[in-house]
Amino acid sequence: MSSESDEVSREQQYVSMLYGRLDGLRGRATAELSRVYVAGEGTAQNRVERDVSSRELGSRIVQLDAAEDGLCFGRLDLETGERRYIGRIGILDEDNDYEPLLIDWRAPASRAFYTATSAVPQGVRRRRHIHTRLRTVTGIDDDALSRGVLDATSAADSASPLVGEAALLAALASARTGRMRDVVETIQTEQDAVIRDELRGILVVQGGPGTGKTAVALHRAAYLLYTHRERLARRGVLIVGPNPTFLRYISHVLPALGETSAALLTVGDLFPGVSTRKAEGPRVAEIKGRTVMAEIIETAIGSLRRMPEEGEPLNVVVDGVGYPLDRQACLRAQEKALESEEPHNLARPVFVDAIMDTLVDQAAERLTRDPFDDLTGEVVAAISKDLQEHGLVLDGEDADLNESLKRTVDRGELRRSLEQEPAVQAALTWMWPELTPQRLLTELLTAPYLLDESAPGLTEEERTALREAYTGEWTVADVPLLDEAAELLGAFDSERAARELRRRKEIAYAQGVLDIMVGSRSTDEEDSREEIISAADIINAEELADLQAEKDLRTIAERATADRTWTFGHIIVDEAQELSAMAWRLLMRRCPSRSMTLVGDVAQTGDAAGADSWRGMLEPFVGDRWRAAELTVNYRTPREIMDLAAEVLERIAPGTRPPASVRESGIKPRQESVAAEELPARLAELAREQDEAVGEGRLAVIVPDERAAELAQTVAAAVRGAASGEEPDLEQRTVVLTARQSKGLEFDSVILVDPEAIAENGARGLNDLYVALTRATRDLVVLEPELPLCEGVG
Ligand SMILES: Nc1ncnc2c1ncn2[C@@H]1O[C@H](COP(=O)(O)OP(=O)(O)OP(=O)(O)O)[C@@H](O)[C@H]1O
Repeated sequence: MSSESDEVSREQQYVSMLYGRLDGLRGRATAELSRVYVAGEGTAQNRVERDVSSRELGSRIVQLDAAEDGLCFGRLDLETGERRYIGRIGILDEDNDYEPLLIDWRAPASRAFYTATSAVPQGVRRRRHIHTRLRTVTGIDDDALSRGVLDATSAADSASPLVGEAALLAALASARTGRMRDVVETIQTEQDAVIRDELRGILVVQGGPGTGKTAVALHRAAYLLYTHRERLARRGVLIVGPNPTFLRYISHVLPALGETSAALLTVGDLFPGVSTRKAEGPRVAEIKGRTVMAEIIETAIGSLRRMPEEGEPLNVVVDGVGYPLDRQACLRAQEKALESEEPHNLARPVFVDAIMDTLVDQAAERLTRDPFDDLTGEVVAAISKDLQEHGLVLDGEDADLNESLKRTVDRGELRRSLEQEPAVQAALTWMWPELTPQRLLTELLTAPYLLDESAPGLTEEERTALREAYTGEWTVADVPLLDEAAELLGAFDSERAARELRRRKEIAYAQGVLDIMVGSRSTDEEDSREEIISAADIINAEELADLQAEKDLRTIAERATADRTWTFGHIIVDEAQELSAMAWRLLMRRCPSRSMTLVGDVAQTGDAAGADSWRGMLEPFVGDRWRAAELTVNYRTPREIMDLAAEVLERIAPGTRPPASVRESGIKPRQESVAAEELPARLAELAREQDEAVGEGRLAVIVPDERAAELAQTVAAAVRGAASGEEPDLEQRTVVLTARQSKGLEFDSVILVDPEAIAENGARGLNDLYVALTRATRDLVVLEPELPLCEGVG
């Protein structure tokens, strides 16, 4: 039986060999990259190829660099005698028939590392966690999964549901840093199932606080990018988070896993040109989040298309000549445009064509009749001059203007000259204005007549609230409305309009191709089994269209944020319960393939427009075509704190079971109540004490919204460098946050101030309190102005 130190030094040899290989791979990729850079410019094609290669090599180098820390972290010994080393990337032995030296954690061959148990060992004798610091092996933890393993340094407890318990508990006990870390070394079985779930369709992951939803969502992104790289690299993966602070908190996880092609955005970032962080007040956010807003916007667009009244034609006067446009002619033009089924701005040319036809008819009719019958000499001269300028009249001594006109009326020229007339333009704009989403929404939210006319479904009081909230600065709640408007309006400028039309045509064509493929599928009894995969199952119309599209060398994130019509290969939404119905409409448009992972907890919903149930949220988009998974173990919050939070959960959703805490901290939450006027002074003392006590870790002071500014000052005066404000720096040792800001984050230690004030703030106050109570990984102090929050907390 070998001692642990012998084992450690054996592993050190292997790990050192792997680092040698990593250095070799990195050296080769870097040399290749320099070679590509120094290669001559060559043809345009060469340049494109060079850019593509340098991009690919660049991301390869990023991947290799990311693997440096914790390159190899596990080993599986199989019953067959095979030994597999598991790590952040795969490394093959080029000198030995490409035998795997290290297996990527995402590869199927690694799966047992996360799922084998002594009850179901899956052919694994032993699972070993290898701990390293820099390139040095510092220790090992073994799980013996079959009785035959006698030299295990620890045996897996068959009753424990945890995989690699020692390594997991060590990871959970380490101090927080203000940045989320990857958990690739200690993924648990229920988490692994979610991470490796299939790409297709909508997967909803419900889990209480600290169950690893965010961690799982990010590892799933890395897994999907690895497993479906070809498919997802083209369209990219979008990760949506609740606010920029949260996105900064999680932003290091994917790069640490070597993945850089996911875009991390908030809903406020999803409308190009209007990147906003401004939050809307809860009342108006709730109204703006309702689905009915889509109908309101559509009605408003219709209201902005005006028609002359019956019997009161619109008289378009050009050079003193009136061309009447009556209601019937305008209605016919409108119908024609609407029949095109294009969005408003793209249908406008159809309307313009129809109206111009009417005007040209009238003008031609005037010219070919006897244009001089009812015109004064002055007007004749003006027309004659105009037409000559446009080359419409033959020159010649004896040119008879009347005859010339009849012979030379060129409808195209006539149209061009009429179309340039300001009066014609004004009439067209009045009847069918070109609209930008911003202009439309501004009119809707400011012109009382338009909102009253378009939103009869809202109460007078709701309409007033919408108007009063308008400040000229867009809010996050406006972004889905702008996007909805953009969808109904279509592109505004002609170049983008052409691009949008081209893209629609490409997709329509590709859809046609797919339809033909599906249509030509065999209908034999034997072949109609469900598991037969058709082309349409593998690729959707958009992806097929992509294959034709020219290469664009910007990164996916850049392209996606610059182009509203960009659609993603997969969308992951964290804190998905917070999104309004209108925000879901936006996201569904960004993902026509409906390949999505939504993680959240309906008991933590804080946004007034957020969801109470997953079913209610998804029904309008996919009916019941979604699947659910649940995470049940709380890795963050120690049992002592969770017992306290469970009382609040009971008030939110009676009968709901909180997730089971994986550990106890041995520290009971402390509760202090002080006279209201003494609260700031006591908070200052407590913050100072806890800031010192937290050492290398992080402390959060969570306060009610209405006292955020005041108490941030109190804490800042007591603790040097304490962060606060809209986007606080989470890497500072102490940070002051509102309950809403603390969503998704975690800290070693938390001071929670005035929980009842948080609970009473708005319809979702209790949910906010539940969030605040579950942020600490170690200890919690509750400071309240008067009565204790809960009896019996010592
Ligand atoms: N398998 C794991 N191994 C190590 N740490 C883990 C694991 N799963 C989760 N954790 C840790 O538990 C903590 C909570 O995880 P995470 O933030 O993903 O939970 P969550 O469900 O999103 O929480 P909440 O809904 O409360 O924001 C994090 O520190 C995370 O790193």
